[in-house]
Amino acid sequence: MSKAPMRVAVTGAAGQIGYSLLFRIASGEMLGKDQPVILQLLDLPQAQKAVKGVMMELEDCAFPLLAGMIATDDPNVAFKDADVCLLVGARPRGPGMERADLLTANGAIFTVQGKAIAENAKEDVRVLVVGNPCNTNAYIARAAAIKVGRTNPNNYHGMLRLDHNRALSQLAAKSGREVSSLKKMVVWGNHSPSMYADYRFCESNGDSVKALINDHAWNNDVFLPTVGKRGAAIIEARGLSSAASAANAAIDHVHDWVLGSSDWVTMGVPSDGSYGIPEGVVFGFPCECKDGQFKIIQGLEIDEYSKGKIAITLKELEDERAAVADMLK
Ligand SMILES: NC(=O)C1=CN([C@@H]2O[C@H](COP(=O)(O)OP(=O)(O)OC[C@H]3O[C@@H](n4cnc5c(N)ncnc54)[C@H](O)[C@@H]3O)[C@@H](O)[C@H]2O)C=CC1
Ligand SMILES: O=C([O-])CC(=O)C(=O)O
Repeated sequence: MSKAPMRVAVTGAAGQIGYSLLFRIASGEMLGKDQPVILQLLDLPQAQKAVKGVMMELEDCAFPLLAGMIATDDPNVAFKDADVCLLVGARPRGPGMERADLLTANGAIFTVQGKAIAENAKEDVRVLVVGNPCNTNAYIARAAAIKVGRTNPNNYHGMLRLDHNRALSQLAAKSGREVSSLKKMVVWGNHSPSMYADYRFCESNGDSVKALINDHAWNNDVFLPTVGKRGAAIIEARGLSSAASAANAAIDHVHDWVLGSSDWVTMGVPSDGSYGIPEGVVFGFPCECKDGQFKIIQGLEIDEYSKGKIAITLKELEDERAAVADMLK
């Protein structure tokens, strides 16, 4: 007998990430090739016509696993009974807009959406925030959801997987090893240039990747800036921000969370105090997933250099948290 469909809500469905994401969800790449899905698409009123166009294309693919879809501009409808919510839609930074303005504009969106999720979605809903600033947007949605109760506060994540995948590709190129051979990558912190991509624990076919590369200057002066500023480099080259790679990372995050990971994966999860990160801060940690649950890898040694890097990205997140504190009272 076929499985009951899972309901996947996607916000910003008419946007460029949405266009890369929805077809892959509907083809079974996110939740499994035997898992029917119902897509619940949220976008702004002015984008409803474009969402309808995307739905027409989804229909035209005749995906066997696509068991239904709806389009709406009402978060309460979009998140109704959702098993997974992908929060992609966000307010982009406009001309002359300061970072604080961006945080406030997004705070307004993510408080509404966090509340609507907590009131409408399944109690064990899994939420992944892609829309930037994604760690703090996830923090805001989680705070709004906690006020309602019902859903699991640990299940509000921010997306660090794109940074993780970017780091793996850079390391594969530098070490000459296949990307699939690289294990135990970690990206600590915020999805921003302050993130700390840390390959000290990385292995390839039993060899230490750090020992293979053995080049601190490359790590500090080339690798970290390349991974940290990759989003800006893509905007510069394409004239548009990363979309297919961001959609791919969202698929990877949710796939591994639901179906299990075969390696460490970086997830932006609410801190439980691990590694001295204050509780509740949505922070990139090394995680493992099994039986539908994620867990932060414990006991990794943090050397002085890494402590300094982690402190910088944490400080940025704490400043973002302070900037939105009034909105969450
Ligand atoms: N975490 C990550 O690694 C990455 C995050 N991003 C972020 O993802 C977000 C989306 O990127 P794109 O799809 O390229 O943008 P886009 O501008 O092409 O699409 C955004 C869509 O969201 C919709 N939207 C805006 N506010 C909304 C709201 N309150 N509710 C529902 N829908 C709303 C817009 O109407 C639009 O259709 C951006 O914030 C971008 O910075 C992009 C790449 C990587
Ligand atoms: O800056 C953006 O909107 C895109 C982004 O997050 C990335 O590519 O990492």
